[in-house]
Amino acid sequence: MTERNRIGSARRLVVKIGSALLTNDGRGLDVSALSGWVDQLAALSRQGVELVIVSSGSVAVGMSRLGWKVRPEQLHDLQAAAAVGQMGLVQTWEAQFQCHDRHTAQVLLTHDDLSDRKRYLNARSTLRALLDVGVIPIVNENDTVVTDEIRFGDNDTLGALVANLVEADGLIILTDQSGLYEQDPRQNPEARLVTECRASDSSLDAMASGGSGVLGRGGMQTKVRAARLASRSGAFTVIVGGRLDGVITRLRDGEILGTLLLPEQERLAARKQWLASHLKTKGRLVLDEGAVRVVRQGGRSLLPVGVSGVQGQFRRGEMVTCVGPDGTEVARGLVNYDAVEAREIRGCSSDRIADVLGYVSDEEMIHRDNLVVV
Ligand SMILES: Nc1ncnc2c1ncn2[C@@H]1O[C@H](COP(=O)(O)OP(=O)(O)O)[C@@H](O)[C@H]1O
Ligand SMILES: N[C@@H](CCC(=O)OP(=O)(O)O)C(=O)O
Repeated sequence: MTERNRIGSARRLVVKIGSALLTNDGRGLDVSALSGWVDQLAALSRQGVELVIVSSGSVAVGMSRLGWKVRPEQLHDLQAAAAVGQMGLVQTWEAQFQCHDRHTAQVLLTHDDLSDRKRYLNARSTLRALLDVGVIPIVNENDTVVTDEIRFGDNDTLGALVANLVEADGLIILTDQSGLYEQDPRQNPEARLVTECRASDSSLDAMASGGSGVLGRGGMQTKVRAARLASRSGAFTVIVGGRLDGVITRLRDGEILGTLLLPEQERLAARKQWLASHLKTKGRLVLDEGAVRVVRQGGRSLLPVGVSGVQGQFRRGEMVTCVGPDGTEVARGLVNYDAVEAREIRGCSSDRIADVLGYVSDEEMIHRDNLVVV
């Protein structure tokens, strides 16, 4: 598989769209551009690709609605503009996706939501629940409540954190340039486009050192940083020109557009490492000797039949510790059943789950992709 095929085979994508693009360089919300992206995104959604959109533009749209020509400096003015603009943004996303019979949901996040463990897990469960029912979340920073210190400062970072949160395969950043150039193309129109690179490559920092456009906040620096953050959960990042005709569809078809920034590690390994370090464990599953052997060998799922005890409280999707009969930790993983269900099906063969619970969510207690041997 060539690296570009990753884009076509991705099943879950976060798409981040910057202010300059969404507002046609500040002239007000560009409904026709937005409808062009929605046509392409709705087609992906029909193919079963799960999508989260991180949409900037609340401040820029608000400024244009209020007739403000210059970005205000005062925080409360910025927040007022954001409150006005966010209405226009979500109304437009909703109306455009409705033309394709797709539901959207507004999700506003702050830095606190992602650094506080409980809120992090809540945001994660909500986004997963929305994706499970085929809704397309439209995410932005909650600009009206954040203060200077806790602002993400830019939606590139937010896009990467959301990619981590939903464990996306990739992050697509649509911007006003065709991708990352070796130098800021506004300063050097001869600069060459970087088509592919490891996100960790330190030479990217010097290339991205130019500032941002008038409306954007991060420039390329925050996009490179976002690619590095996204790569921690194994996601690739594409930085690409949002004004290119049919850009998302063409990327999916394998056309070499924009800049592809790749994670260092294979997705599964990176994701497992990230899971182990980011999610606090909630409860414990006690495994019998046979299950301990199977799990230690690696590459196998944990089935309910190998679980002899369930300790503590946890919900489906949370991280639990797996211990052997003597209490030694063997592995950690995201459990497919909550604690009450797990108690009922422990020791059962998978074909009996339906008899015991009346339904089957999954055959495994923990799927091998979600199991990290320690
Ligand atoms: N090496 C580079 N390659 C491409 N663009 C760069 C580079 N360095 C700085 N830039 C600037 O970054 C801008 C895009 O960032 P930004 O204005 O924050 O956009 P967005 O609103 O899409 O986040 C470009 O318009 C460009 O002037
Ligand atoms: N939350 C802000 C984000 C601003 C921002 O990051 O803009 P950009 O650099 O264009 O993605 C807004 O919606 O205006």
